[in-house]
Amino acid sequence: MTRFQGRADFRHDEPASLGILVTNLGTPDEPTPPALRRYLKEFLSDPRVVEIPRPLWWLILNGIVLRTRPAKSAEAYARVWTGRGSPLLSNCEDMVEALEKKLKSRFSGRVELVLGMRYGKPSIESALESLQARGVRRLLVLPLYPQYASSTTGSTFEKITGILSRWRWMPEFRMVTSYHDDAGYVQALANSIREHWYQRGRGERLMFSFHGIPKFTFLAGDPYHCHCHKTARLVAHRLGLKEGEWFVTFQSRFGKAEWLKPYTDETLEAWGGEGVGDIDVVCPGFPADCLETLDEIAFENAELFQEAGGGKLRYVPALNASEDHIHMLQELVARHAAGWPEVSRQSREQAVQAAEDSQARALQMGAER
Ligand SMILES: C=CC1=C(C)c2cc3[nH]c(cc4nc(cc5[nH]c(cc1n2)c(C)c5CCC(=O)O)C(CCC(=O)O)=C4C)c(C)c3C=C
Ligand SMILES: [Fe+2]
Ligand SMILES: [Fe+2]
Repeated sequence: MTRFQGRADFRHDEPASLGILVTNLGTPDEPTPPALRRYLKEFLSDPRVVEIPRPLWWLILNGIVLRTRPAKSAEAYARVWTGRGSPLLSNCEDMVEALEKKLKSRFSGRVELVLGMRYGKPSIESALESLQARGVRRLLVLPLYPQYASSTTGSTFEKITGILSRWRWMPEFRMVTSYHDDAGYVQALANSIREHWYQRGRGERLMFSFHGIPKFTFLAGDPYHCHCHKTARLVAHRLGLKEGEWFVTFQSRFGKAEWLKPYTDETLEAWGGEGVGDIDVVCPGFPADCLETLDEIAFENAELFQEAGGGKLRYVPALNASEDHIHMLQELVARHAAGWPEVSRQSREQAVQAAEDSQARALQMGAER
C-alpha cells in the first residue's frame, strides 16, 4: 500500500480522455430525521459553510442544531420527495444525462461525465474515482453554481483539490468558478421567464430570489452579492423591464447573524401588506429545482404572501434539463475545455454545424434586442 492513489494497470497507449465532473450541493438519502442528521452534520461541519470558531460551533451544532433541525427539515423534504427521491438529485441526474449525450456527440465520444455531490451521495470522491478508473487525463469541473460563493464553489474547490493532491498521476485541471453573466445563461433565464408569462400570465412584479449568505462574508470579500445582482440586472435588461418592475431578494437564511438583505420572506410580507396582487418569482441561483425552490418559495413563501394580503405567487421553474439550459452548459464546457486536444478533434461536419448554430442564435438574439 502506498500513500498516493494510482492505477497500476494503466497503459501507455491508452487514449487520454476528457473528464467532466458536474457538482452540486447534495441532498439527504431519505426524508427522515436520521438521514437529515447525517446530511446536516456533514454539511454544517464544513468550515466554509459556518465560519464560527470550531469549539463554539461544535457545541452549538451537536447540542442544539442537530437535535432540533433534522425533524423539521425532514418534514419539508417529505413534501417535495418523489418516486425518484430528492428533486435536487433527480434533476441533476437528468441534466448530466442530457449534457453527456450532447458532449459525446460533439467530442466524438472522447468525454466522460460524472455527477458528484459536495455532501451526501453520489460523493465527489466516488465520482473522481470513477473518472480515474476510466483513464481521464484532463479534468474540467463544472459546479452548478452560477454565482461564486466561498461556501459553495470555494468549498467544492477545496474538496476536489484535497482529493487530487493524493493522486499519484495528476490530471490537467480546470474549473468553472462562476457563469453568472454568461450570455447563454442570461438568455435561457429570460426565455424561461417569457415562457412562464405566456403560460401562466404576467404578474405585477418580478422577484429574483437568491440563496443568501452571511453579510460579514460579503464584507470580507465574497463576490456572491455582486454576482447575484449582475445576473438579475442582465436578465431584467434582456426582458426590457423598467425600475419598479423587478427586485432582488435573498432567501434561506440560517442562524442568528445578519444575512444579505432584503430578505425574500420579509419583502413578500411587506408587499402583501401593500396589497400587491399576483407576482412572479424566479430563482436564478438554483439551476436545478430543489427544496429551497419547490418548498421554500413555491409553497411556504407563496402561503406567506397570500396570508399577508398579497395575490398569487407564481414560481418560475428552474432551468433543469431544458433544451436551452443544456445547450448553454454545453457551450460553457466547450469554451472552458478549449485547447485540449479532445475538444479540437471534432469532425469537420460538427465544426461547421456548431458554427452555423451559434450564428443562428446570435441572429436570433440580435433580432430580440
Ligand atoms: C445556491 C447557492 C447556495 C448558497 C450560497 C448556500 C449557502 C448556504 N446554505 C446554508 C445552509 C443550508 N442550505 C440548505 C439547503 C440548500 N442550499 C443550497 C444552495 C446554497 N446554499 C441548495 C441547493 C440547497 C437544497 C438542497 C436540497 O437537498 O434540495 C440547507 C438544508 C435544508 C435545511 O435544513 O434547511 C441548509 C441547512 C448555509 C449556512 C449557507 C452559507 C453560509
Ligand atoms: Fe444553502
Ligand atoms: Fe455588490
